[in-house]
Amino acid sequence: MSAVAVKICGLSTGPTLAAALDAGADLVGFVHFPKSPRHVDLDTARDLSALARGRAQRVLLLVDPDDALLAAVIAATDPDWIQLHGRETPERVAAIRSLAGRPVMKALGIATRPDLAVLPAYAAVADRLLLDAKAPPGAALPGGNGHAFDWDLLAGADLPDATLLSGGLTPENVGAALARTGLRAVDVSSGVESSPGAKDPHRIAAFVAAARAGQ
Ligand SMILES: O=C(O)c1ccccc1NCC(=O)[C@H](O)[C@H](O)COP(=O)(O)O
Repeated sequence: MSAVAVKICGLSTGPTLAAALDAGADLVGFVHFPKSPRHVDLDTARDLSALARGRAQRVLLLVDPDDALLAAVIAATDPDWIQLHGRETPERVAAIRSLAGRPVMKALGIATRPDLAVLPAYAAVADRLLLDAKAPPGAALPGGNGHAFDWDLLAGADLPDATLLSGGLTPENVGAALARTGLRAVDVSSGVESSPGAKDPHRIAAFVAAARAGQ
């Protein structure tokens, strides 16, 4: 059985990035979205990306980026992955992947079983899918809200290899989430924070350990 892959998202400082790397995170995510409490400007993203190079896969998270923003982010940070967390269509995901010249992870919001209907169209164009809780109506952020979706919605679904489970995960529930879904990759943000945007090194270490404990 493959090892559980862990992505810690929304890292915004050197010490908390170091905590994720030291804990053995496979992927580290940097959010470039000014409305987010985890937003990092391009200078900070460049520095953090350089610190993580060669130690974990670096993921730059964008929301409905235009071509100019995409080019600027890539020039500054040279990420291993682009994560798209907006309303990008499959066609736009394919175009961004081509422009970026690197793999793309597409986040999809899940609240009910019909939300799974779009998966094949996105799986055809993205290198990896990330299943997150759908943001509540009126939410300021499309992700990073600390809400879980009903994992049992995934029962019997034909999910691509390496699909990440996300949304409301914590050190306390990640073991159950993996067992219930059968997925082998997880992503977390709020669940390893002490307050919005403030990552807690102890919870990061606890999350990575808990995700790997059952394997
Ligand atoms: O984290 C953010 O602030 C954010 C802002 C805008 C778009 C996406 C964002 N986060 C996306 C992530 O990958 C989170 O890790 C994912 O939504 C899970 O978040 P959480 O439920 O808080 O663990």
